[in-house]
Amino acid sequence: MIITTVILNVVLGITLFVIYRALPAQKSFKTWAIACFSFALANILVSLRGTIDQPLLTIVVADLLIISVPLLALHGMRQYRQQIDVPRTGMIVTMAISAILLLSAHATEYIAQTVTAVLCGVIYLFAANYLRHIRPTPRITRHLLMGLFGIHGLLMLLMASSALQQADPSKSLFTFLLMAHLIMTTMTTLLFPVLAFSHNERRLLKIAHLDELTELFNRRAFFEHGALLLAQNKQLEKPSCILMIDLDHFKSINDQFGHATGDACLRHVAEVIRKTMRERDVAARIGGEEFAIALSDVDRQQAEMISQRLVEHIAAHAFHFDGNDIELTVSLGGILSTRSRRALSDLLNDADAALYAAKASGRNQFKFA
Ligand SMILES: Nc1nc2c(ncn2[C@@H]2O[C@H](COP(=O)(O)OP(=O)(O)OP(=O)(O)O)[C@@H](O)[C@H]2O)c(=O)[nH]1
Repeated sequence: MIITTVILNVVLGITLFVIYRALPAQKSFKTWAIACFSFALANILVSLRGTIDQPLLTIVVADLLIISVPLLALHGMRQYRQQIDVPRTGMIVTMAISAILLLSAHATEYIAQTVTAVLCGVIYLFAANYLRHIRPTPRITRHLLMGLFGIHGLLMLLMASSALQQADPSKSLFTFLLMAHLIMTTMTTLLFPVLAFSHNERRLLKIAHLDELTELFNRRAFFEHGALLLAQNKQLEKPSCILMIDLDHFKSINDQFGHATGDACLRHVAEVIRKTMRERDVAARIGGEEFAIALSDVDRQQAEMISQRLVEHIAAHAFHFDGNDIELTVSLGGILSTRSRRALSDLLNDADAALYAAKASGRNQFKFA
């Protein structure tokens, strides 16, 4: 069993390392690869317990390696979630405390085992809870990992209580739990490569549908999702509304404050739009400084109220960036789509004409066709 576990974990570690070489920005795969190698090495050291009399190596170092496995798994998940360099402080402090505990307990093997099992149990349960925050992960993978970490955590706590009663017949229970631990760790690491592919799939979806600067939909996605929303509302006999929003005198903002400030203004307007829309609405940046929103199930009065709120909110709050106060305003054009069968592109043309009228009337206002 131990030989199989060692071989499997070395193979998995190499696989994860290869994935990391292919996706170097994904440091989590390197961390998970190290976790696999740690687990393999820990197993080799544990198997030497009966052969060599080096408790510092076969108990303290081996158990520290075992504790490092869930810690590294957790650290990798944090790197995966945040996509930035994650501080290692928590991991280092936990390892230091574990080392102190194990150094004081290693003279009695079953106490060292209890300490290791309790620490691992707590870390696995913490990791199971942490997984709830990794939202974009495919749900099945996330739930499977949560289940594995949760069960693993409970198993380790059971193992701790079983280790404490080493003298009695529960030894067979301890062996069973040890086997379960080996299987669980290997199953968990088997799931990590799945995350690599789901991450890539997510990245491709993002590139295809989202505007990189604002993270709203891009033009293509707007036509796809907006048309769907119109069709659904038509079927349900609900009205929809198309809005077009354009920043006023944006060229002079770029000229006066620079392109980076211009980009920040676009992100700011996108954020205001995001806060204004409801879950079913579709918002996008469809051109350089042009945004479009498809509002679902609104009548003319509601659409005008939303438009007014948007225009007034942007004008009322000066935008601060890079030490400058930028007085930003937008113009907005809208068109209501009731039961007509007009295509989204037609509606967008009418909203554009209304936007042009708003610009011609002095900007910082909305007009409806
Ligand atoms: N910073 C930044 N500027 C952009 C982006 N896309 C387009 N622009 C700029 O947006 C400006 C649009 O200028 P115009 O079409 O003349 O319109 P305007 O100055 O906003 O004037 P009105 O629309 O008539 O109020 C141009 O200077 C473009 O370079 C972008 O992604 N980032």
